Amino acid sequence: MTMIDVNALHLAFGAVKVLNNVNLQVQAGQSFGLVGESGSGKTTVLRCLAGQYMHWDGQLRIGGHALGRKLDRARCREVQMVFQDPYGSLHPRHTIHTVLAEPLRIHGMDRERERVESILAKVGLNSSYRFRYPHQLSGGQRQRVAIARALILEPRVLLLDEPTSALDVSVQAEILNLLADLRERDGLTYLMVTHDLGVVAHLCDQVAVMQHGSIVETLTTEALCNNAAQHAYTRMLVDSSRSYSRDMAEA
Ligand SMILES: Nc1ncnc2c1ncn2[C@@H]1O[C@H](COP(=O)(O)OP(=O)(O)OP(=O)(O)O)[C@@H](O)[C@H]1O
Repeated sequence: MTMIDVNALHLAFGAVKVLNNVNLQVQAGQSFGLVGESGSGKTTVLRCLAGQYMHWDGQLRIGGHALGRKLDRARCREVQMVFQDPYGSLHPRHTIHTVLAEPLRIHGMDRERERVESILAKVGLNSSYRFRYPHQLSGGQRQRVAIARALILEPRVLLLDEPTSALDVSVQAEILNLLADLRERDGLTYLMVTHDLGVVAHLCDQVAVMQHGSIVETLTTEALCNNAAQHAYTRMLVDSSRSYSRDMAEA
């Protein structure tokens, strides 16, 4: 079953075309990576799906339902986004309990304390974290809270915008493993923006490569890792990532 269907998506800001005929399909339970140079439009695709822009053209579907341009409650229950910077995305004067309970209140969901404790456990934090503030957490713990907040309404789809790039290298793998476990346990579908082909290799089944607002190539992660990319730009990305890893190993 196709869970995310982006069909002929176009978006411009004034005269500047940011997305030009973007097409991608993600099957239920799959993890799909979006890579490409800075400014190529990756985050903008996620923002259209998350309901943050209203002036796009094309068709967007989640779980077979066509998305309107306005964000409604039904979409929040179906799709949530996790941002790159967990500190910026958590209110500094709200406790973790308040952060996690807010969506439940908005959506009139019961058993607040039980749901908050259970989602914290799911992301590997014990219930004492409910009473802490974001500045009392490490970067990795903050990102766990951001993931918990995205999951508390039990969506089927997570849109992940560089979910580990603001984190210390030592905790990046922890968060990637957590995301992999959550997907497997709950059958979640991921669409993930990253600039890191290592992250793609670790977490994604398929990957689309964007350049100048369009997808230039879609391929399986296996093909990417086996050097089977066709498009010159994809090959360049793979080569530069390999030489970067080599330089790091030699340094
Ligand atoms: N609200 C906006 N108004 C005008 N231009 C915008 C707006 N949001 C994004 N853009 C432009 O759209 C283009 C695509 O941005 P986007 O953030 O999607 O790129 P990206 O591929 O995610 O890049 P990065 O990897 O650096 O995050 C950029 O040129 C950006 O300047």
